Amino acid sequence: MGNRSSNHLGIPPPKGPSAVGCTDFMMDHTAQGSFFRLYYPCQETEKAEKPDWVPSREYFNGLADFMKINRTLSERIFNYLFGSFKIPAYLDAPFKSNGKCPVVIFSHGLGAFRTLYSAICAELASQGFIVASVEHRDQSASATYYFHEKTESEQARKSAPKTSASAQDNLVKEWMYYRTLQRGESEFPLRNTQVKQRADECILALDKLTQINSGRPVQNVLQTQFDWTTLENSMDLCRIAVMGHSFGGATAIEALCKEVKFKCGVALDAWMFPLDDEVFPRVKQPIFFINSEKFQWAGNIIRMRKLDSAVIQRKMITIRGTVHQSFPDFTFLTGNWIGKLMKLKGEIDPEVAIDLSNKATLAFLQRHLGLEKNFNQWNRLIDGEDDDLIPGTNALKENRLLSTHM
Ligand SMILES: CCN(CC)CCN(C[C@]12C[C@](c3ccc(C(F)(F)F)cc3)(C1)C2)C(=O)Cn1c(SCc2ccc(F)cc2)nc(=O)c2c1C=CC2
Repeated sequence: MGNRSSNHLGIPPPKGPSAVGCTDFMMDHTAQGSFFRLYYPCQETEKAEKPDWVPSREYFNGLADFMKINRTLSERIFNYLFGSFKIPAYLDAPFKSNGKCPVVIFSHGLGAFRTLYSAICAELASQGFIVASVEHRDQSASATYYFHEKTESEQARKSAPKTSASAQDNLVKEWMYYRTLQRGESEFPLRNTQVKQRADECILALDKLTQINSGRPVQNVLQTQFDWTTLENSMDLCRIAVMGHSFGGATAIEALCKEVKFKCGVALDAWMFPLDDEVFPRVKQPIFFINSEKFQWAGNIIRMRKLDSAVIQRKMITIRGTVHQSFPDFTFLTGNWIGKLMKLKGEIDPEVAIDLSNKATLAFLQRHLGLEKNFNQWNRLIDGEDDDLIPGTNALKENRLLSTHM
Protein backbone atom coordinates (compact mmCIF):
# COMPACT_ATOMS: atom_id res chain seq x y z
CA MET A 1 0.00 0.00 0.00
CA GLY A 2 2.90 2.33 0.69
CA ASN A 3 3.66 2.92 -2.98
CA ARG A 4 0.14 4.13 -3.82
CA SER A 5 -0.12 7.78 -4.77
CA SER A 6 -1.49 9.75 -1.88
CA ASN A 7 -4.39 11.18 -3.85
CA HIS A 8 -5.84 7.75 -4.45
CA LEU A 9 -8.49 7.87 -1.75
CA GLY A 10 -11.30 5.45 -1.30
CA ILE A 11 -12.68 2.66 0.78
CA PRO A 12 -10.28 -0.31 0.48
CA PRO A 13 -11.71 -3.21 -1.56
CA PRO A 14 -12.41 -6.42 0.42
CA LYS A 15 -9.62 -9.02 0.51
CA GLY A 16 -11.65 -12.23 0.79
CA PRO A 17 -12.32 -14.74 -2.03
CA SER A 18 -15.92 -13.64 -2.75
CA ALA A 19 -17.14 -10.60 -4.59
CA VAL A 20 -19.53 -8.59 -2.43
CA GLY A 21 -23.09 -7.51 -3.13
CA CYS A 22 -25.13 -5.05 -1.13
CA THR A 23 -28.79 -4.13 -0.96
CA ASP A 24 -31.19 -2.37 1.40
CA PHE A 25 -34.12 -3.74 3.38
CA MET A 26 -36.92 -1.90 5.14
CA MET A 27 -39.57 -4.05 6.76
CA ASP A 28 -42.62 -1.75 6.81
CA HIS A 29 -43.90 1.82 6.84
CA THR A 30 -43.13 2.59 10.46
CA ALA A 31 -40.17 3.87 12.51
CA GLN A 32 -40.51 0.68 14.57
CA GLY A 33 -39.72 -1.60 11.61
CA SER A 34 -36.31 -3.05 10.77
CA PHE A 35 -34.07 -1.10 8.38
CA PHE A 36 -30.65 -2.46 7.36
CA ARG A 37 -28.08 -2.63 4.57
CA LEU A 38 -27.22 -6.24 3.67
CA TYR A 39 -23.71 -7.18 2.51
CA TYR A 40 -23.34 -10.71 1.09
CA PRO A 41 -21.13 -12.91 -1.13
CA CYS A 42 -22.22 -12.40 -4.76
CA GLN A 43 -21.54 -13.66 -8.26
CA GLU A 44 -18.78 -11.82 -10.09
CA THR A 45 -20.66 -9.31 -12.17
CA GLU A 46 -19.57 -6.45 -14.43
CA LYS A 47 -22.94 -4.86 -15.02
CA ALA A 48 -23.94 -4.02 -11.42
CA GLU A 49 -22.71 -0.63 -10.32
CA LYS A 50 -21.43 0.34 -6.89
CA PRO A 51 -23.87 2.33 -4.77
CA ASP A 52 -23.14 5.79 -3.43
CA TRP A 53 -21.51 5.72 -0.05
CA VAL A 54 -23.90 8.33 1.37
CA PRO A 55 -27.33 7.50 -0.08
CA SER A 56 -28.87 10.97 0.13
CA ARG A 57 -28.01 14.49 1.15
CA GLU A 58 -30.25 14.42 4.23
CA TYR A 59 -27.57 12.23 5.81
CA PHE A 60 -25.06 15.06 5.40
CA ASN A 61 -27.58 17.46 6.94
CA GLY A 62 -27.94 15.12 9.89
CA LEU A 63 -24.18 14.85 10.18
CA ALA A 64 -23.96 18.64 10.34
CA ASP A 65 -26.52 18.69 13.16
CA PHE A 66 -24.55 16.01 14.98
CA MET A 67 -21.33 17.95 14.63
CA LYS A 68 -23.08 21.20 15.54
CA ILE A 69 -21.98 22.90 12.31
CA ASN A 70 -24.05 24.92 9.87
CA ARG A 71 -26.05 22.71 7.46
CA THR A 72 -25.72 24.71 4.26
CA LEU A 73 -21.98 25.22 4.55
CA SER A 74 -21.28 21.65 5.65
CA GLU A 75 -23.49 20.08 2.99
CA ARG A 76 -21.28 21.68 0.31
CA ILE A 77 -18.11 20.64 2.15
CA PHE A 78 -19.31 17.06 2.70
CA ASN A 79 -20.47 16.78 -0.91
CA TYR A 80 -17.14 18.14 -2.12
CA LEU A 81 -15.11 15.90 0.22
CA PHE A 82 -17.19 12.74 0.22
CA GLY A 83 -19.95 13.05 -2.40
CA SER A 84 -18.37 10.87 -5.04
CA PHE A 85 -17.20 7.86 -3.07
CA LYS A 86 -18.50 4.43 -3.91
CA ILE A 87 -18.92 1.43 -1.68
CA PRO A 88 -16.67 -1.56 -2.51
CA ALA A 89 -19.72 -3.73 -3.28
CA TYR A 90 -22.11 -4.34 -6.17
CA LEU A 91 -25.64 -2.98 -5.75
CA ASP A 92 -28.30 -5.72 -5.84
CA ALA A 93 -25.86 -8.24 -7.39
CA PRO A 94 -27.15 -11.84 -7.38
CA PHE A 95 -26.36 -13.77 -4.19
CA LYS A 96 -23.93 -16.65 -4.53
CA SER A 97 -22.45 -18.93 -1.93
CA ASN A 98 -21.42 -22.53 -1.63
CA GLY A 99 -22.88 -23.64 1.68
CA LYS A 100 -24.62 -21.76 4.46
CA CYS A 101 -23.20 -18.40 5.47
CA PRO A 102 -22.58 -17.37 9.08
CA VAL A 103 -24.37 -14.13 10.00
CA VAL A 104 -23.21 -10.86 11.59
CA ILE A 105 -25.52 -8.05 12.77
CA PHE A 106 -23.63 -4.73 12.86
CA SER A 107 -24.60 -1.67 14.96
CA HIS A 108 -23.31 1.82 14.07
CA GLY A 109 -22.05 4.50 16.46
CA LEU A 110 -23.58 7.71 17.79
CA GLY A 111 -24.21 10.09 14.91
CA ALA A 112 -23.43 7.47 12.28
CA PHE A 113 -25.78 5.42 10.08
CA ARG A 114 -25.91 2.08 8.22
CA THR A 115 -23.52 2.79 5.32
CA LEU A 116 -20.49 4.15 7.17
CA TYR A 117 -18.78 0.86 8.07
CA SER A 118 -18.58 -0.69 4.61
CA ALA A 119 -14.83 -1.51 4.81
CA ILE A 120 -15.63 -3.80 7.75
CA CYS A 121 -18.96 -5.22 6.52
CA ALA A 122 -17.78 -5.78 2.93
CA GLU A 123 -14.62 -7.53 4.15
CA LEU A 124 -16.71 -9.94 6.27
CA ALA A 125 -19.05 -10.60 3.30
CA SER A 126 -16.05 -11.29 1.04
CA GLN A 127 -15.02 -13.94 3.58
CA GLY A 128 -18.40 -15.66 3.32
CA PHE A 129 -20.54 -13.86 5.93
CA ILE A 130 -23.98 -12.34 5.45
CA VAL A 131 -23.85 -8.98 7.27
CA ALA A 132 -26.83 -6.78 8.18
CA SER A 133 -25.74 -3.26 9.05
CA VAL A 134 -28.71 -1.90 11.00
CA GLU A 135 -29.84 1.73 10.78
CA HIS A 136 -31.16 2.64 14.24
CA ARG A 137 -34.33 4.73 14.72
CA ASP A 138 -33.54 5.70 18.34
CA GLN A 139 -32.47 9.20 17.22
CA SER A 140 -28.82 8.30 17.73
CA ALA A 141 -28.21 8.16 13.97
CA SER A 142 -27.25 11.41 12.21
CA ALA A 143 -30.32 10.77 10.07
CA THR A 144 -32.61 7.97 9.07
CA TYR A 145 -35.90 7.78 7.23
CA TYR A 146 -39.11 5.78 7.15
CA PHE A 147 -42.34 5.98 5.22
CA HIS A 148 -45.85 6.57 6.39
CA GLU A 149 -49.09 6.46 4.48
CA LYS A 150 -50.63 9.87 3.97
CA THR A 151 -53.90 10.34 5.85
CA GLU A 152 -57.04 11.29 3.94
CA SER A 153 -56.58 14.93 4.92
CA GLU A 154 -52.91 14.92 3.84
CA GLN A 155 -54.08 13.30 0.59
CA ALA A 156 -56.77 15.91 0.11
CA ARG A 157 -54.20 18.69 0.58
CA LYS A 158 -52.01 17.29 -2.17
CA SER A 159 -52.66 19.14 -5.45
CA ALA A 160 -52.11 16.14 -7.76
CA PRO A 161 -55.27 14.69 -9.32
CA LYS A 162 -56.83 11.79 -7.45
CA THR A 163 -56.23 9.49 -10.42
CA SER A 164 -52.53 9.19 -9.66
CA ALA A 165 -53.15 7.66 -6.27
CA SER A 166 -50.86 4.66 -6.80
CA ALA A 167 -49.47 2.76 -3.83
CA GLN A 168 -46.36 4.94 -3.89
CA ASP A 169 -48.16 8.26 -4.10
CA ASN A 170 -49.75 8.16 -0.68
CA LEU A 171 -46.43 7.42 0.99
CA VAL A 172 -44.49 10.20 2.70
CA LYS A 173 -40.71 9.80 3.28
CA GLU A 174 -40.22 11.00 6.84
CA TRP A 175 -36.71 11.95 8.06
CA MET A 176 -35.65 11.43 11.67
CA TYR A 177 -32.56 13.40 12.71
CA TYR A 178 -30.02 13.07 15.52
CA ARG A 179 -31.47 14.07 18.90
CA THR A 180 -29.09 16.40 20.74
CA LEU A 181 -29.04 16.35 24.52
CA GLN A 182 -31.23 19.21 25.82
CA ARG A 183 -29.64 21.73 28.19
CA GLY A 184 -29.80 20.30 31.71
CA GLU A 185 -30.93 16.88 30.44
CA SER A 186 -28.94 14.06 32.06
CA GLU A 187 -27.35 11.79 29.48
CA PHE A 188 -27.64 8.34 31.06
CA PRO A 189 -31.44 7.91 30.91
CA LEU A 190 -31.44 8.85 27.21
CA ARG A 191 -28.48 6.61 26.28
CA ASN A 192 -29.77 3.71 28.41
CA THR A 193 -33.17 3.86 26.72
CA GLN A 194 -31.48 4.11 23.33
CA VAL A 195 -29.13 1.14 23.92
CA LYS A 196 -32.13 -1.05 24.77
CA GLN A 197 -34.00 0.04 21.64
CA ARG A 198 -30.85 -0.49 19.59
CA ALA A 199 -30.45 -4.05 20.93
CA ASP A 200 -34.11 -4.76 20.09
CA GLU A 201 -33.51 -3.46 16.56
CA CYS A 202 -30.54 -5.84 16.17
CA ILE A 203 -32.73 -8.73 17.36
CA LEU A 204 -35.53 -7.66 15.00
CA ALA A 205 -33.06 -7.61 12.09
CA LEU A 206 -32.05 -11.16 13.02
CA ASP A 207 -35.72 -12.16 13.11
CA LYS A 208 -36.23 -10.76 9.59
CA LEU A 209 -33.14 -12.61 8.31
CA THR A 210 -34.50 -15.80 9.91
CA GLN A 211 -37.81 -15.28 8.11
CA ILE A 212 -35.98 -14.61 4.80
CA ASN A 213 -33.84 -17.72 5.32
CA SER A 214 -36.94 -19.87 5.87
CA GLY A 215 -38.27 -18.90 2.43
CA ARG A 216 -41.44 -17.39 3.92
CA PRO A 217 -42.35 -14.36 1.81
CA VAL A 218 -41.03 -11.13 3.36
CA GLN A 219 -42.12 -7.61 2.44
CA ASN A 220 -39.40 -5.11 1.56
CA VAL A 221 -40.94 -1.66 1.17
CA LEU A 222 -37.83 -0.38 -0.68
CA GLN A 223 -37.92 -0.74 -4.46
CA THR A 224 -34.71 -2.72 -5.05
CA GLN A 225 -33.72 -5.08 -7.87
CA PHE A 226 -32.60 -7.73 -5.36
CA ASP A 227 -34.43 -11.07 -5.31
CA TRP A 228 -34.74 -11.91 -1.61
CA THR A 229 -36.01 -15.43 -2.35
CA THR A 230 -32.44 -16.32 -3.45
CA LEU A 231 -31.49 -16.10 0.23
CA GLU A 232 -33.66 -19.09 1.15
CA ASN A 233 -31.56 -21.60 3.14
CA SER A 234 -28.47 -19.40 2.69
CA MET A 235 -27.77 -18.70 6.36
CA ASP A 236 -26.28 -20.82 9.09
CA LEU A 237 -28.54 -19.72 11.95
CA CYS A 238 -26.37 -21.54 14.49
CA ARG A 239 -23.50 -19.23 13.62
CA ILE A 240 -24.62 -15.67 14.41
CA ALA A 241 -22.55 -12.86 15.92
CA VAL A 242 -23.33 -9.27 16.86
CA MET A 243 -20.81 -6.48 16.36
CA GLY A 244 -20.71 -2.71 16.66
CA HIS A 245 -18.63 0.46 16.94
CA SER A 246 -18.65 2.68 20.06
CA PHE A 247 -22.34 3.09 21.01
CA GLY A 248 -22.75 0.09 18.71
CA GLY A 249 -20.28 -1.83 20.86
CA ALA A 250 -22.48 -1.24 23.91
CA THR A 251 -25.46 -2.24 21.75
CA ALA A 252 -23.72 -5.52 20.90
CA ILE A 253 -23.26 -6.28 24.63
CA GLU A 254 -26.90 -5.43 25.39
CA ALA A 255 -27.99 -7.64 22.46
CA LEU A 256 -25.85 -10.57 23.69
CA CYS A 257 -27.56 -10.25 27.06
CA LYS A 258 -31.04 -10.28 25.49
CA GLU A 259 -30.64 -12.87 22.74
CA VAL A 260 -28.73 -16.14 23.17
CA LYS A 261 -28.87 -16.76 19.40
CA PHE A 262 -25.96 -14.31 19.27
CA LYS A 263 -23.12 -16.74 19.98
CA CYS A 264 -20.44 -14.07 20.48
CA GLY A 265 -19.83 -10.34 20.18
CA VAL A 266 -17.14 -8.03 18.79
CA ALA A 267 -17.06 -4.52 20.29
CA LEU A 268 -15.01 -1.97 18.32
CA ASP A 269 -13.89 0.86 20.62
CA ALA A 270 -16.97 0.26 22.81
CA TRP A 271 -18.56 3.14 24.70
CA MET A 272 -19.71 1.46 27.92
CA PHE A 273 -21.54 4.44 29.46
CA PRO A 274 -25.11 3.55 28.25
CA LEU A 275 -25.08 0.09 29.88
CA ASP A 276 -26.69 -0.77 33.23
CA ASP A 277 -24.35 -2.46 35.72
CA GLU A 278 -26.70 -5.44 35.99
CA VAL A 279 -26.14 -6.31 32.33
CA PHE A 280 -22.57 -7.46 32.97
CA PRO A 281 -23.15 -10.65 35.00
CA ARG A 282 -25.95 -11.68 32.60
CA VAL A 283 -23.82 -11.83 29.45
CA LYS A 284 -22.71 -15.45 28.95
CA GLN A 285 -21.15 -15.28 25.47
CA PRO A 286 -17.53 -14.58 24.45
CA ILE A 287 -16.72 -10.91 23.72
CA PHE A 288 -13.78 -9.41 21.83
CA PHE A 289 -12.89 -5.78 22.61
CA ILE A 290 -10.85 -4.16 19.82
CA ASN A 291 -9.86 -0.70 21.04
CA SER A 292 -8.25 2.37 19.53
CA GLU A 293 -5.25 3.85 21.31
CA LYS A 294 -6.62 7.39 21.72
CA PHE A 295 -10.35 6.99 22.56
CA GLN A 296 -10.26 4.80 25.66
CA TRP A 297 -10.08 6.04 29.24
CA ALA A 298 -9.67 4.20 32.57
CA GLY A 299 -13.36 4.38 33.60
CA ASN A 300 -14.47 2.91 30.28
CA ILE A 301 -11.90 0.10 30.43
CA ILE A 302 -12.84 -0.69 34.04
CA ARG A 303 -16.43 -1.22 32.91
CA MET A 304 -15.22 -3.58 30.16
CA ARG A 305 -13.21 -5.42 32.82
CA LYS A 306 -16.49 -6.04 34.73
CA LEU A 307 -17.19 -8.48 31.91
CA ASP A 308 -13.94 -10.30 32.56
CA SER A 309 -14.46 -13.97 33.27
CA ALA A 310 -12.37 -17.02 34.03
CA VAL A 311 -14.80 -19.32 32.22
CA ILE A 312 -16.07 -17.25 29.26
CA GLN A 313 -13.50 -16.02 26.76
CA ARG A 314 -13.22 -12.23 26.95
CA LYS A 315 -10.34 -10.75 25.01
CA MET A 316 -9.08 -7.21 24.51
CA ILE A 317 -6.51 -5.70 22.17
CA THR A 318 -5.55 -2.12 21.34
CA ILE A 319 -4.37 -1.07 17.88
CA ARG A 320 -1.37 1.27 18.13
CA GLY A 321 -1.70 4.66 16.46
CA THR A 322 -5.47 4.51 16.01
CA VAL A 323 -8.23 6.97 16.91
CA HIS A 324 -11.98 6.49 17.39
CA GLN A 325 -12.63 7.24 13.72
CA SER A 326 -10.17 4.56 12.55
CA PHE A 327 -13.12 2.13 12.34
CA PRO A 328 -15.76 4.01 10.26
CA ASP A 329 -15.09 4.60 6.53
CA PHE A 330 -14.24 8.31 6.92
CA THR A 331 -10.71 7.33 7.86
CA PHE A 332 -10.02 6.32 4.22
CA LEU A 333 -11.61 9.33 2.57
CA THR A 334 -9.43 12.32 3.28
CA GLY A 335 -5.78 13.16 2.77
CA ASN A 336 -3.42 12.81 5.67
CA TRP A 337 -3.37 16.31 7.06
CA ILE A 338 -7.15 16.92 6.87
CA GLY A 339 -7.65 13.46 8.34
CA LYS A 340 -5.33 14.07 11.25
CA LEU A 341 -6.73 17.60 11.78
CA MET A 342 -10.30 16.25 12.01
CA LYS A 343 -9.21 13.24 14.07
CA LEU A 344 -10.34 10.90 11.29
CA LYS A 345 -6.89 9.34 11.09
CA GLY A 346 -4.31 8.33 13.63
CA GLU A 347 -0.59 7.76 13.12
CA ILE A 348 -1.04 4.28 11.63
CA ASP A 349 -1.95 3.72 7.96
CA PRO A 350 -5.78 3.35 8.10
CA GLU A 351 -5.70 0.30 5.82
CA VAL A 352 -3.15 -1.45 8.05
CA ALA A 353 -5.33 -0.71 11.09
CA ILE A 354 -8.61 -1.95 9.60
CA ASP A 355 -6.81 -5.02 8.23
CA LEU A 356 -5.59 -5.93 11.72
CA SER A 357 -9.06 -5.32 13.16
CA ASN A 358 -10.76 -7.40 10.43
CA LYS A 359 -8.31 -10.33 10.67
CA ALA A 360 -8.50 -10.41 14.47
CA THR A 361 -12.30 -10.32 14.18
CA LEU A 362 -12.33 -13.21 11.67
CA ALA A 363 -10.07 -15.32 13.90
CA PHE A 364 -12.32 -14.65 16.92
CA LEU A 365 -15.48 -15.47 14.91
CA GLN A 366 -13.96 -18.72 13.66
CA ARG A 367 -13.07 -19.72 17.22
CA HIS A 368 -16.50 -18.94 18.74
CA LEU A 369 -18.80 -19.74 15.82
CA GLY A 370 -16.95 -22.97 15.08
CA LEU A 371 -16.19 -22.06 11.45
CA GLU A 372 -14.21 -24.43 9.23
CA LYS A 373 -12.19 -21.70 7.53
CA ASN A 374 -8.55 -20.66 7.71
CA PHE A 375 -9.12 -17.57 9.88
CA ASN A 376 -7.25 -19.35 12.71
CA GLN A 377 -4.08 -18.26 10.90
CA TRP A 378 -4.71 -14.91 12.63
CA ASN A 379 -5.19 -16.32 16.15
CA ARG A 380 -2.07 -14.53 17.39
CA LEU A 381 -3.83 -11.21 16.72
CA ILE A 382 -6.52 -12.10 19.28
CA ASP A 383 -3.71 -12.10 21.87
CA GLY A 384 -2.28 -8.85 20.55
CA GLU A 385 0.82 -10.51 19.13
CA ASP A 386 1.79 -8.00 16.45
CA ASP A 387 4.04 -4.92 16.36
CA ASP A 388 0.98 -2.71 15.83
CA LEU A 389 -1.07 -4.30 18.61
CA ILE A 390 -1.08 -4.00 22.41
CA PRO A 391 -2.51 -6.99 24.33
CA GLY A 392 -5.28 -5.59 26.54
CA THR A 393 -5.14 -1.84 26.98
CA ASN A 394 -2.80 1.14 27.21
CA ALA A 395 -5.42 3.23 29.05
CA LEU A 396 -4.63 2.08 32.58
CA LYS A 397 -1.53 3.08 34.54
CA GLU A 398 -1.09 -0.45 35.91
CA ASN A 399 2.21 -2.25 35.34
CA ARG A 400 2.24 -5.22 33.00
CA LEU A 401 2.75 -7.78 35.77
CA LEU A 402 -0.65 -6.92 37.25
CA SER A 403 -2.54 -6.57 33.97
CA THR A 404 -5.06 -9.36 33.44
CA HIS A 405 -5.25 -11.31 30.20
CA MET A 406 -8.04 -9.05 28.90
C1 LIG B 1 -19.36 17.62 18.77
C2 LIG B 1 -20.00 16.46 18.73
N1 LIG B 1 -20.05 15.49 19.83
C3 LIG B 1 -21.39 14.89 19.59
C4 LIG B 1 -21.94 14.17 20.75
C5 LIG B 1 -18.96 14.48 19.78
C6 LIG B 1 -18.76 13.95 18.33
N2 LIG B 1 -17.94 12.72 18.29
C7 LIG B 1 -16.60 12.86 17.73
C8 LIG B 1 -16.71 12.94 16.22
C9 LIG B 1 -17.53 12.08 15.28
C10 LIG B 1 -16.73 13.05 14.47
C11 LIG B 1 -16.67 13.26 12.98
C12 LIG B 1 -17.46 12.50 12.15
C13 LIG B 1 -17.40 12.73 10.78
C14 LIG B 1 -16.55 13.72 10.29
C15 LIG B 1 -16.50 13.97 8.81
F1 LIG B 1 -16.07 15.18 8.56
F2 LIG B 1 -15.69 13.08 8.27
F3 LIG B 1 -17.73 13.84 8.29
C16 LIG B 1 -15.77 14.50 11.14
C17 LIG B 1 -15.80 14.26 12.52
C18 LIG B 1 -17.19 14.12 15.45
C19 LIG B 1 -15.52 12.77 15.31
C20 LIG B 1 -18.43 11.54 18.77
O1 LIG B 1 -19.57 11.45 19.15
C21 LIG B 1 -17.52 10.28 18.82
N3 LIG B 1 -18.42 9.12 19.03
C22 LIG B 1 -18.92 8.41 17.97
S1 LIG B 1 -18.51 8.88 16.40
C23 LIG B 1 -19.39 7.74 15.33
C24 LIG B 1 -19.53 8.34 13.99
C25 LIG B 1 -20.35 9.43 13.80
C26 LIG B 1 -20.43 10.04 12.55
C27 LIG B 1 -19.66 9.54 11.52
F4 LIG B 1 -19.76 10.11 10.33
C28 LIG B 1 -18.85 8.43 11.69
C29 LIG B 1 -18.78 7.84 12.92
N4 LIG B 1 -19.74 7.37 18.12
C30 LIG B 1 -20.13 6.97 19.36
O2 LIG B 1 -20.89 6.00 19.49
C31 LIG B 1 -19.64 7.71 20.48
C32 LIG B 1 -18.81 8.77 20.30
C33 LIG B 1 -18.47 9.38 21.53
C34 LIG B 1 -19.11 8.66 22.52
C35 LIG B 1 -19.90 7.56 21.92
